[in-house]
This record gives sequence, C-alpha cells and structure tokens, in this order.
Amino acid sequence: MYISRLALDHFRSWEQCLLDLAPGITIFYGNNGLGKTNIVEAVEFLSTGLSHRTHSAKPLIQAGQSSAHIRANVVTSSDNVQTNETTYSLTLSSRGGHRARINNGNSLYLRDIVGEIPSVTFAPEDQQLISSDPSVRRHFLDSAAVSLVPGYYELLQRYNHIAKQRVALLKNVAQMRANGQTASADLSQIFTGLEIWTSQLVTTGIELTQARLSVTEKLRKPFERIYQHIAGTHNRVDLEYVPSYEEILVQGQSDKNSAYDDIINHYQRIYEGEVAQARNLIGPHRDDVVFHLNEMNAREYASNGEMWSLALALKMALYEVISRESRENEVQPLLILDDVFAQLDNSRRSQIIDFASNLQQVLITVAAKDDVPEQLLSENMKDRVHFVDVEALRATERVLSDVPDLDEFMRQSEKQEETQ
Ligand SMILES: Nc1ncnc2c1ncn2[C@@H]1O[C@H](COP(=O)(O)OP(=O)(O)OP(=O)(O)O)[C@@H](O)[C@H]1O
Repeated sequence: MYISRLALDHFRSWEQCLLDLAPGITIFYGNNGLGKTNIVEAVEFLSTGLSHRTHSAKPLIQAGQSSAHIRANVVTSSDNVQTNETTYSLTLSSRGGHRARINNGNSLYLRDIVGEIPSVTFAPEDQQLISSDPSVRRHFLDSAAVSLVPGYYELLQRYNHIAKQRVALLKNVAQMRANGQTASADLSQIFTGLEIWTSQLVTTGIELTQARLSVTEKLRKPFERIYQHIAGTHNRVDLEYVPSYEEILVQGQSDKNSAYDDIINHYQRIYEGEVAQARNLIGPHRDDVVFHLNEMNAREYASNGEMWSLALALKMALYEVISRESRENEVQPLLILDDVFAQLDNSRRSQIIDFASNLQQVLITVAAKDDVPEQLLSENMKDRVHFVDVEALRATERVLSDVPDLDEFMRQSEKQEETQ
C-alpha cells in the first residue's frame, strides 16, 4: 500500500499543498520550520486519528481558519501490480465533528476511516516513551490499538466523553456541598446521574482495558525478539501493561461481570476522594506500561541509549504485528520517520534503515540533505529513494493558493496533468 497523492488545505502551516508520491522511500528535506513534519503529521492523523505532537485537533487547523482538509489517494497493490486506488478525505473542523469520505461515498465520521491506512510513526519524542509520564505511553497504546482493534477509536472517544460527564457531576456535588446543600431534589438527581455515568464508565473502561491488554500481549514477543536483535541476545526485556482497573487482572479477562462489580465497589470506596478532587481517580485514563530490562524497571535504570533501543524495538514490533494482521488484505503499513536520524547514533541509524529499506512506502523528514544517512544514498537504493525539496514545494504553494477551494484545486491539477 502506498499514498500516490497527498493534498492538504489549511493544515498547520500549509495553505495548500499538493504532492505526488511514489512507492519506496520519500525524503522531505528543508530548513527548520518549513512544514516537513506537518506533512507527515497529516498522514499520521488520517491514518490513526491521532498525532504524536498534539492531543487535540485544533492546532492542526491553520491559524485563523475554521477547517482543514487532508486528502490521500491510496494505491493497494500485490507484487507491485496496482490493484486498486482509493481516495480518503478528511475535513477537520475547529468546532469538532470531523467528517470523512471514501472516494465519492457518503459523509462519514473520522472513526469510520481510522485504521484504513495503517501506519507507524517514529519521532524524536519516542526517546521519552520510556522515561516520561504515563500519558505518552497511553498515547502509544492508543495509536497501536486503533490499527489493531476494530472499533477502538470510537470506544476511546466514548470513554473520554463519559469520563468528562462524570467529572462535571463530581464538580456539581462538590459545589453543592460547599454551598451547604447536603439534601435537595437537585442533589438526588445528580446522584442518580452519577450512578448511570459510573456504570457506563466502568463498562466502557473494561472494554478499553481489555483492548489494551490484548495489544500489549500481541507486542510482547516480537518486542523481545527485536530488542535482542538490536542490543544482543543476553538482554531480557518485557512489556507489562499496568491497568488502572487492576481488578481485570485479578479476575482474568473472561470474568467480565465480577470485574465490573469489583470496580463499582472500588468507585464507592473512593467516592469522597473523587468529590474532593473533582476527578475520576481510577480508570483507563490512569493506565501505564512498564518496560522491564533485565528484570529492572527501564524507566528508572536504563541508559539513554537503551531507552532509544527499547522505543525503536517497540515501534518495530508494532509495525510487524500490524503487517501480520493485515496480511490477508495484502496491506503493508506506511512507515513515517520524522526527524529521527539527527538524534540516533550510527548503529541505531543503520538498524532503522535496514528495517525501512524494503518496505513499500516510507516517508522521512530531515532538516538538511546532509542528514540523510549514507546507506540511503548508495547506488543500489537510487531507484527507491526520492527527494522532496520542501522549500520548493512552498514556492509552488504560493502559486496554487490562488485557488480557494480544495475540490476545485484537485480538479484543476488533474486536468492540468491530462493536458501535459
Ligand atoms: N495551526 C498552525 N497554523 C499555522 N502555522 C502553524 C500551525 N501549527 C504549526 N505551524 C507552523 O508550522 C511550522 C512548523 O512546521 P514543522 O513542524 O512541520 O516544521 P519542520 O519543517 O518539520 O521543522 P523542523 O526541521 O524544525 O522539525 C512552524 O513555523 C509553526 O509555527
């Protein structure tokens, strides 16, 4: 699978951008701040509904605009013979409620197309995957699960919505108590609401926890094998999912109902604390993942280099698992390497290039052409490696941005091609 054409409209710093892409390795180069990461971030968002740089879609929309568009023509092929071309388009709105479309079909939600173009992104932020706070590791789990668990994106959105509603009610209770309203019809209505939202939170949270558990289980073995390949077979590594709903691990996955009862009891025990802090004190939004390196918690003991290797092995494992699971559809995920070479030593750089060399499509960003590793410039890679000068692309944008509407813009550029 590869993207043959990418069009952006009011996405981050891009007023408009139209790019034809080929299978193989495409390297976007240009000075800092030109918009290289913005291009690959658009692909990542279209693929996963998530960005490695932001938790909300708002910053993805060009400042001063109310919406942004991403459109990608995706070619699926087997044995390099093109079999199908599909156009995925997504309109991000600053008011939320993003809309998507496949070819000229009906209007869809973002959740309907998430995972259709599987991808894995390596970014400089990966170095902090092991060491930084749990939200970064949860983001990794979510981006893995959207490609591996059908319906996960919607489940996550649902959970976040329920969690927000529940917090609003906890705040109401705290407010009413502060005002001395300890018994009123309003308060008993809030209690009923709280009971309903808690029940929904637990049901959705259990599903989310089980999905994350299954993703971690799928990653564990390939992660260990790949880490040993990178760092030597004497190393033992493991991945441990630490769910906030620890009752799930005690009960075992099959016993959903008794886990439900135990978690509801847990919420009852911590109710006073939740009201005092106006927060959901337990739930998948507090999950974490622990990396064990030679029986030690890597977060506390691993060196910087080891943390890089753990993160690379994890991402490579994810790539392998997604490839394996989508094999029957003959879909090979896209690989995005955003500005990673400058931070890696020669050995890790080689490992990542060996990994990327034969994949169907790899999108790479580098600040300068000199940052491109030698291996990618060798004679035998010549036919597979393509370069995009992002400064020149910006210059084209200025000409094309006279056309205000993306659809019109796409039609014009297609017509232009036909006449050439
Ligand atoms: N929503 C937005 N609206 C307008 N401009 C934005 C928006 N979000 C980011 N930018 C601009 O995009 C630019 C950064 O783009 P990007 O991160 O793609 O750069 P880059 O070419 O990858 O640079 P580097 O090599 O430093 O990583 C910055 O100038 C930033 O101000």
